Amino acid sequence: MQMQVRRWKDVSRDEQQRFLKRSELDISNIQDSIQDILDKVRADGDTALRALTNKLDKVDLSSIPLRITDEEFAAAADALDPAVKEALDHAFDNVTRFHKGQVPAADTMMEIEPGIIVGERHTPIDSVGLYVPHGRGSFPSMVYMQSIPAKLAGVPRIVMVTPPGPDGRVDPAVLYAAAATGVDEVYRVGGPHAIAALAYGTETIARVDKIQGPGSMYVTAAKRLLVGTVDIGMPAGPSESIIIADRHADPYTVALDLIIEAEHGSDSSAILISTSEPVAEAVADILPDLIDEVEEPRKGFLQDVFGNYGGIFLAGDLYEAADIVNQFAPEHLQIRTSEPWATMRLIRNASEILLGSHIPFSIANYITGPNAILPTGGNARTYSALSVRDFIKYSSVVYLEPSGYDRVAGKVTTLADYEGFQTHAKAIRERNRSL
Ligand SMILES: NC(=O)c1ccc[n+]([C@@H]2O[C@H](COP(=O)([O-])OP(=O)(O)OC[C@H]3O[C@@H](n4cnc5c(N)ncnc54)[C@H](O)[C@@H]3O)[C@@H](O)[C@H]2O)c1
Ligand SMILES: N[C@H](CO)Cc1c[nH]c[nH+]1
Ligand SMILES: [Zn+2]
Repeated sequence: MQMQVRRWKDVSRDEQQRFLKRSELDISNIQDSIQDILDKVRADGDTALRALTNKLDKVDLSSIPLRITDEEFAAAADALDPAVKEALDHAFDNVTRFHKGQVPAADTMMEIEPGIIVGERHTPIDSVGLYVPHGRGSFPSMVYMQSIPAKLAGVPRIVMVTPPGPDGRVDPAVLYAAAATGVDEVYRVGGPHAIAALAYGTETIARVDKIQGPGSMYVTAAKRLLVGTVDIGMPAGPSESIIIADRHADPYTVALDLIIEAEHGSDSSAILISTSEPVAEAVADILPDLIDEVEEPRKGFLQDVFGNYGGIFLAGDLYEAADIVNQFAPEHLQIRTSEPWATMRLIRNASEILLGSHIPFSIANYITGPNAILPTGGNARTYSALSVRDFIKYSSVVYLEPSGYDRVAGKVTTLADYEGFQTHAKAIRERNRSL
């Protein structure tokens, strides 16, 4: 396949919009079929989960329990390659240490004026459902990226759902990660039907208060349709990446990194923005051979991405490059310029910013500590990487001494009278009479 290098400013407005929207465009086309799936699970519970798993995952669960048993957890730990266990344990360690820094200190309280004590009390969400994808990849990393912050937040009930493999089993590394990091319940069901089960509850799966986790466009569409029924958490859809490269960047490693996130699926996007024509052209020359070396089905995904939501663009300078990034608000951003820390100051919208030439997206995906579950589809404009904060909520707390009451009571009757709220004012006037 031939790669084209184009100046971003020469790309038509319509085409720019297509790149900026990426696979968000596809999600809107599947809403009706996903609503149908949600309705079936709501009406028929476990029976619908089994039928839909049969239809969409081609797995017969008629004689297999939906919940993973203790024996399966034990067998998974025994079966797992020690090198994989060691790599996972290394990742758990960094991810735990990074996320410990996000655990709020003791509740904050202050005397905002004499006799008035105010503050915030934080409490964990009672129950959360973690979605761990399994379709175009197996994702033990997506277990610990969710379970570690949930556990650190103190969530009492952590539920996980994930699609079963063809024999009905769940990937052993996924089960090892779940057991090691404190997941309480694991169910072998995935896709939009699993999201519906977490939202509505079934005979086997009790509903949860909040759903987290990344997923395909089917999972993303299901979550969106359930707004109002359950908290759907941070929007983490199909993976996407941008690399900014100047004339100092090494084209070979830029090309290697550019295809990393594209191998997740045809709905991913991968974009290079370079201020150097020679670097951009060299990457364009290298890419076709690199793509050719990849095995199917991922080769097909890469070809689709670079024919669809991926590309190589030239920017006049780093300001224009940063402007394109800020409009796109990518999930992953890598900065390959001579002064990456300075270039970073131009960036406002990116879920994750990787600096320099030694941090391919894959390293941050697994092991450095910060969370790899990240807002996609332009949501980096307002959302942040998954964190302990996503599993906590805050209650405001107020305590008044009599002296504090006396300081503000009159002001409040004035404001309540002005707004026309009679009982608001009466509670104070009557209290004053009886005190
Ligand atoms: N944003 C992030 O932080 C992040 C992190 C990791 C992965 N991801 C993304 O998550 C996604 C994972 O996707 P995946 O496919 O591997 O796993 P998935 O589990 O999200 O989706 C596969 C499931 O979808 C269901 N499904 C398949 N075809 C369907 C159809 N036609 N209608 C309804 N349901 C259907 C099936 O149940 C299947 O098990 C990728 O796009 C990846 O890029 C994002
Ligand atoms: N790139 C994904 C987030 O978009 C995370 C991941 C896990 N495994 C491989 N990649
Ligand atoms: Zn990845």
